[in-house]
Amino acid sequence: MNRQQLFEQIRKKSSYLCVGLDTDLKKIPRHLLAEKDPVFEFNRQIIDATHDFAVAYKPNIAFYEALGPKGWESLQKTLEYIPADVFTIADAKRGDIGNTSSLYAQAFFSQMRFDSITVAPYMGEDSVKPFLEFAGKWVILLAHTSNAGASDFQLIESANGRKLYEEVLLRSQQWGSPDQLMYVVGATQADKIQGIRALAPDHFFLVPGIGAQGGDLEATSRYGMNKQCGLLVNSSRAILYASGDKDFTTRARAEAQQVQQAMHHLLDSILGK
Ligand SMILES: O=C(O)c1cc(=O)[nH]c(=O)n1[C@@H]1O[C@H](COP(=O)(O)O)[C@@H](O)[C@H]1O
Repeated sequence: MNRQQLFEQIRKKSSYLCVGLDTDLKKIPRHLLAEKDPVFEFNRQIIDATHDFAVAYKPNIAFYEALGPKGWESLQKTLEYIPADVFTIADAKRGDIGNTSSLYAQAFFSQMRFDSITVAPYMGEDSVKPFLEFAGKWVILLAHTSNAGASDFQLIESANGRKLYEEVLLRSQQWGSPDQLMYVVGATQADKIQGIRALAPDHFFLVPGIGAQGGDLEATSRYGMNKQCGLLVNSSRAILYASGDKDFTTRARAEAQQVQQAMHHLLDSILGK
């Protein structure tokens, strides 16, 4: 899916919601454990319940890897089940020396056919570029993350006065265009998003951290949106585990709809109808 098509989906659904598929066997409703593939069954029902309101799904690979070969199978089935007009993100946070990154890219883009993958920038250009060589695919580079530890390294200032995450944003724009490169910016970093948008005016940002991490959707949207929206805001636990019982799809749908309605108002008020 290209940038224009993504924006068209956002306009069509009046939503820039990404539902994070962080599917945890310890948290899904007990009755699903009797299924042959409880992880896929949970994801299938969550996708059915939320796809009207979501423009992206983001399976966090750790939740699948942790289950061994069965987990990879559930992931593949989930990916195949996601409707074709919804953007898919492999949240794998990969990155290694060039030849290894090429194989990670092959795994997620050729074998599994995700639209995009999250990548850590800290091994530099040659670790990121192999992911950018796949036509029509996207790299989502960690810029300023949502967690408390984000300040350990990302805020360190170099001699030129730029913080490390600012350096990542500026340098990496020489590696790939806004048609293939997005950035992760935590919703808990709403105070910095205006400055981040000034450094990367045209790129899409993947914004995790609303819901369970308490990030601010309104501020993130007001200061982070560009004229193509430019935001995919993720919520995982708040939607997936709105209920741990038989009504989990109804509750997940209601939660996703509530976020979508807030997004609808924000899109209208910031971008106009
Ligand atoms: O790359 C990510 O998606 C990510 C980056 C970041 O800075 N913070 C962050 O929480 N995430 C992911 O976003 C999801 C957030 O989940 P919830 O807090 O349950 O909504 C998890 O899958 C995290 O791994």
